[in-house]
Amino acid sequence: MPQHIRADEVALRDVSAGYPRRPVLHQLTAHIPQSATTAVVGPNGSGKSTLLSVLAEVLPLTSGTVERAGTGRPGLVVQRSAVADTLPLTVRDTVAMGRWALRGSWRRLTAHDWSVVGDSMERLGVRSLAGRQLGELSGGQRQRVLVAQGLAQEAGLLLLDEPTTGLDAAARQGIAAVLHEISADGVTVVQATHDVAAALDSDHCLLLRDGRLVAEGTPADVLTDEELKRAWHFPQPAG
Ligand SMILES: Nc1ncnc2c1ncn2[C@@H]1O[C@H](COP(=O)(O)OP(=O)(O)OP(=O)(O)O)[C@@H](O)[C@H]1O
Repeated sequence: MPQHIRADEVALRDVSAGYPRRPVLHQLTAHIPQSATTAVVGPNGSGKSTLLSVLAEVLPLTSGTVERAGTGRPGLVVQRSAVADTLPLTVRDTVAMGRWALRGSWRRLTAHDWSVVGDSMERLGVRSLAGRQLGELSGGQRQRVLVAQGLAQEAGLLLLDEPTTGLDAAARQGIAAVLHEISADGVTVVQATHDVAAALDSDHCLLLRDGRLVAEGTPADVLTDEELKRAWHFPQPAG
């Protein structure tokens, strides 16, 4: 690993990736800063979730390189729609699944694991919901539980797919505040989002279009009216 890559800083060079007979990312070169929040923005189908899968090391590259000095599996928090409402899981079980990712689901969780689960629920304000079924929560509560599950993984690189989509401003700000707190603690946070307000609140921003990087930098520099129009092919409100 090159010396200049810091722990959980990520450098993508000429990355191409996709699915069988469906190339999605094309020669993408980008930088994800360590201990900061990065928003990945772009229209539907531009490749945001595919990029998260590449960063999560669950989708192989067809060419290019991804360099990350950090060890341990990246943490991945998927969209809430991917979690079946019918599963008989409590909030505590759901957050504890973040520890199984580390221990293996056949191992008993230790007192330390349960303490991390409790802290993660506390941080997202869902500890009082610990015994409730996931399927009976509101959308905003469920999103917070899933972010708590990501936190419980104690990963140096935390990847979140649309963590604030569909949430009201207060819930969105609550999640944004936690993401900033954990990045200040040293976690590198990447979120794919359609939420321009959430993206503007990030430290760094990647704008994708048709699987290519069209802009990278501070959100204020990247999310200009001109870039948004270019990415979406038509005028887009930036508020
Ligand atoms: N498992 C898959 N198999 C085949 N093609 C896929 C798969 N997942 C996504 N795609 C395709 O890859 C392209 C990029 O999808 P991706 O989900 O990465 O985009 P996105 O920017 O996250 O979109 P959205 O904003 O709608 O969530 C799309 O054309 C999509 O149809």
